[in-house]
Amino acid sequence: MPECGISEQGMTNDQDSRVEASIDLDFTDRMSYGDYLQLDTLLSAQKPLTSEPDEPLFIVIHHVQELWISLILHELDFAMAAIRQDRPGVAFKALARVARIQEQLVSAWDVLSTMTPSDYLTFRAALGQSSGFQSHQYRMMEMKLGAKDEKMLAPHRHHAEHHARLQAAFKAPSLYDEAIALLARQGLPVPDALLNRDFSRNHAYSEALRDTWLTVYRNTDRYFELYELAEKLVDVEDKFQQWRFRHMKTVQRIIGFKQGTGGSSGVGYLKTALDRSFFPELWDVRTAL
Ligand code: HEM
Ligand SMILES: N[C@@H](CC(=O)c1ccccc1NC=O)C(=O)O
Repeated sequence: MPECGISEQGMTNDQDSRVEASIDLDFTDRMSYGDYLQLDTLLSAQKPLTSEPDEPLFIVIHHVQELWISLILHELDFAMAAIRQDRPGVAFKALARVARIQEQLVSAWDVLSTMTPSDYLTFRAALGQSSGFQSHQYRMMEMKLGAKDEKMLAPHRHHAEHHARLQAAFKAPSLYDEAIALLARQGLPVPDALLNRDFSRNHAYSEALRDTWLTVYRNTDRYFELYELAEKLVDVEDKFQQWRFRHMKTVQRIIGFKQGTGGSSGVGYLKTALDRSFFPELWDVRTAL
């Protein structure tokens, strides 16, 4: 007899049936699983435009990724606030969680790559000119990590609320800006130009900052929290680049070098993003050590 109480014939045994009988399974006047999770709303968002067999996969993969990204944004906000309050230890848990979520995002590409070029072409035309360019959550995530490109706000002009939120993040300090300010508050040398800068611009590589991180990495006992923070940032960027790489490769295997529905060159455009680093000094410090 298996331990779960289900007999080989699929029936519950007598003792377990008595336990089951004591559970009230009528949820008429109580909150249920589906009520709490708003499952009807969530699942009603799966609306394929064609009856092609692979369109549901395409929709679910995007929904799953958007859901995970929404949690990443929440965790990034929490981590940035903790760093601002001089509590890097509190930020570690959130950043470790971000990196674990990113692993889910990266492995989701394995599911999508079961879709062949011919499968995708059966419904690609139905997507019109829509594309990942218009993912406001993805763009928000990039901005919080420090990728500031004003042109990328344009696809969101049609939605005033998203546009306003993205514009605010565009002008605000990034996660890396918060970490740099923390270095300075902890008495380490940081050029003033990095602290009092126009945050709507990308962070520019600074040799002086690289040297400050070098001090942290050479004195890990003294600067343990800053060192831990730096390694968490490297984890997040590493996983982000893995996502970009898997996206680019999945796109190449599905549509080759066709132009994107969003108007870009497609794979060529996605490759350019692979050269952009959020935290360049943290990568360079490895060579300098
Ligand atoms: C068949 C699958 C996919 C194809 C062929 C594809 C193709 C492309 C292409 C060609 C672009 C460049 C923009 C354009 O001109 O359209 C792009 C951008 C983008 N895609 Fe996908 N994509 C796929 C799946 C996904 C999935 C599952 C996600 C997850 C949410 C996603 C998110 C994005 C994002 C966020 C961008 C903007 C990237 C940036 O600006 O750096 N894509 N995609
Ligand atoms: N850019 C893709 C279309 C695409 O992937 C897409 C279309 C609508 C909603 C989400 C999409 N995914 C990410 O780019 C293409 O060129 O085929």
